[in-house]
Amino acid sequence: MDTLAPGTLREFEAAARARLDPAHYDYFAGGAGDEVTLRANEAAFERLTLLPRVLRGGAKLRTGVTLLGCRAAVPVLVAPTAFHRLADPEGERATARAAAAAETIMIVSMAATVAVEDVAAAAPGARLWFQLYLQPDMAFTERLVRRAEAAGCAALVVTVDSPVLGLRDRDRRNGFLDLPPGLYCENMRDGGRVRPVVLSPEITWEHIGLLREMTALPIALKGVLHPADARLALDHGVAALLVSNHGGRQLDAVPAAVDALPEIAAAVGGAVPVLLDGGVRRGTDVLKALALGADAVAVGRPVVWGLAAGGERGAARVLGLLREEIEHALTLCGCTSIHDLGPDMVRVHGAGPGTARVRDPGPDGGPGAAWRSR
Ligand SMILES: Cc1cc2nc3c(=O)[nH]c(=O)nc-3n(C[C@H](O)[C@H](O)[C@H](O)COP(=O)(O)O)c2cc1C
Ligand SMILES: CC(C)CC(=O)C(=O)O
Repeated sequence: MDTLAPGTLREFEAAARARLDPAHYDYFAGGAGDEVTLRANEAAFERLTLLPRVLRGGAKLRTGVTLLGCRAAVPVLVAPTAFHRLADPEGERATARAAAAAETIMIVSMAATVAVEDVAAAAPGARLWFQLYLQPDMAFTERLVRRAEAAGCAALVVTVDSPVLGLRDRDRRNGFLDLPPGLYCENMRDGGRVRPVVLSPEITWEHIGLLREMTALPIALKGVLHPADARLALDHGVAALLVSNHGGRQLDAVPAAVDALPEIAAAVGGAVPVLLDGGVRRGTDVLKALALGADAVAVGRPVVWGLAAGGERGAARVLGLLREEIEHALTLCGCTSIHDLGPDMVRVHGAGPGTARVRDPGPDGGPGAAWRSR
């Protein structure tokens, strides 16, 4: 990164795009089907407005949050994303160091290209959670859980929105079906071979029960959109929920994550922490999600863009930018703490003329060029 380094998350995407193999860029950027949900995640934040309070004083800001016993200095976690070595040779090691520098939690993907033990070793002091696709072979799932525990992961995040893979048209067109030679899902090594990641429609609530018996780690469910499932999760002893549509990569046509949030938060009623991911690109988006009931958010693609644009420093800068933007927006909202935010401070505003942001499909993609307002 140089003096013209990206100064916004969107500029990071443009910088990453210029560096990445186009098929890999598409894998990271793309969504399922017609990408309606992918676009909706960001558009929904734009339709929400913040109603600031004034004259409330207070200069010292409090942005920290404790989730499942882990302290994060900012209410922004690193969402689990696969294949970081496609973006940077250090891969998930670099991401973990960036998360540690930002004093936040990284959710390590089961489909990481660096083994969870090596991720932990590369970033002493990092706060790691481990994301799991429950494998139908529960004996193998248990071996994975033991590895995550031994590596120091403090929670398991079970992704439940993927009984099969979403229809990823970009990947199909690009013929991107597998990792290039030399890169592997290192957490899937087992007895001298690398197992494929199995996404199984046969997983049920019973498996969540089995997992709870298997481990003392708190279990979060990622990808819950229906309030009835939020209530079932509580019945099954789940310790946190992550409202997510997988960044628009699984079932297209589901609601934007932030639009699904209020109903889930109401169903949970404060019983467990509620997190959200999908479309968070600005500090103001974080404030909107917190005001609507999230305890914290997670970011997926922006961290990958940081990694691709500038390795560990790039990923750290993305997290640092979000922190600066959160602090700035909190101050402008008349808040000294993220806990001062509430639903009274958010309004839904129709996306009328002059407010919509459109993606520039042009090939130049220089920083700042990829997004423009009209
Ligand atoms: C390239 C990529 C890979 C992903 N891999 C995983 C994964 O391995 N496990 C998982 O639970 N979610 C995965 N996700 C979903 C993210 O955890 C998260 O839900 C999503 O990226 C949030 O949306 P955002 O990218 O707009 O922040 C992936 C997302 C992307 C973009
Ligand atoms: C290996 C994949 C299943 C990772 C993933 O969740 C994704 O690409 O969205």
